[in-house]
Amino acid sequence: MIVTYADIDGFKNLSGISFAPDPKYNIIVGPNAQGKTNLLEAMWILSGCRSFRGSKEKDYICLGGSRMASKVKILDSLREQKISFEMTRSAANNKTITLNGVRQKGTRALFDVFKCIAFIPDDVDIIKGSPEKRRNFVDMAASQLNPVFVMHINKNNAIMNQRNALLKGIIQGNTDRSILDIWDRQASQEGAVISYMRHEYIQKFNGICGKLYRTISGGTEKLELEYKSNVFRPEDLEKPCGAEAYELYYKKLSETADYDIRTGSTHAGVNRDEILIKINGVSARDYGSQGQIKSAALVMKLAQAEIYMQRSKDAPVIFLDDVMGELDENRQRFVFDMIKDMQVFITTPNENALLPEIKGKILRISGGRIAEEEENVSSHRE
Ligand SMILES: Nc1ncnc2c1ncn2[C@@H]1O[C@H](COP(=O)(O)OP(=O)(O)OP(=O)(O)O)[C@@H](O)[C@H]1O
Repeated sequence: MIVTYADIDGFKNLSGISFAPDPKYNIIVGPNAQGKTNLLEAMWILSGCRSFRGSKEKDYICLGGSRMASKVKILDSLREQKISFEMTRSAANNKTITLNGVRQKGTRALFDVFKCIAFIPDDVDIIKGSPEKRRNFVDMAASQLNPVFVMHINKNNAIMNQRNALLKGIIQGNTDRSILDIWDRQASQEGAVISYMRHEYIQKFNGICGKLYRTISGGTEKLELEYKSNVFRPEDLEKPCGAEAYELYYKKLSETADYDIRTGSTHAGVNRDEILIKINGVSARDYGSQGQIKSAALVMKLAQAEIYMQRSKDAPVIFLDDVMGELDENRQRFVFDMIKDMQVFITTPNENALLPEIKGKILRISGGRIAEEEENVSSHRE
């Protein structure tokens, strides 16, 4: 899959951006704070995913501006498709999303259309950060393969919000405790499905991460991922997901219900799961060196691309935000080997820090605009 055209205006500091990307490498160059990452982000939001750097939708519109528009044409093995995301500043931040000219209710339909994977410096937080960061990573990666997964995640989050509000109501004495049971029955079905889907994805993911990490570490180190369900034992997750699994989940929620009521929040279920990441048998989060953590995060992103490639005829589009210059030559070569058949957008303040064989389009960004566009040039020039 490739982006054949991008047209962005009013997204953060970007204005009048309009270009036909190179089908291979696109190097977005400029000093700090010119809008290089904004350019990746403006395209990324058309994938249906939330901003890769956590921006809120209301902040997409340029400060002092009244509207934003981001539009791309993408070409996959079947056809060319047009996606657009426009928003005007108003009380409701009016948003219009269209796919091939047809207005969409939300971003969900885009999930299945524009597939991209972003590498950003903060990816190390997948390893170093809270369990929520790891859960979000796995959930987003699994959703890109199977959009039904997002539905279960959203439904579970909605149920959990209701449940937590109810817990507060019970302790304040204005809600009947018996209502909790109705929500727990619903939570059990969604939670069990999510646990099984996480288990399945991580099993597959673990094999690929292990293989890639062995290569990146020169065969000396071992990376392993383990899904620690808050409800199920690994052997439970080998059985089919059905009535027995729902019952186990319900039992777990019931066990913590008294404590949940006292504290006003839910302490059991998928929102308490952990994904253990181990290097050479010990927790990478607790014992990993900076280099090991960086490599592990990189490998997890590359594994995501590989799984996607195995399931689909179309390779995802790759966004590398200021990460290549940070890698030593060996790691850069490893990454480029993996993504050599994909379209890549790379941001960097210094194109000379990239491998010399990277050849494609250079876009020089200054003050949110394309100051210069050069075709078919190597990133490395004297
Ligand atoms: N809503 C907004 N409206 C206008 N400008 C914004 C908005 N949000 C962010 N910016 C501006 O965007 C610029 C940052 O852009 P971006 O993060 O893309 O920089 P960059 O070129 O990737 O820089 P670096 O190399 O430092 O990562 C800053 O000047 C910031 O003030």
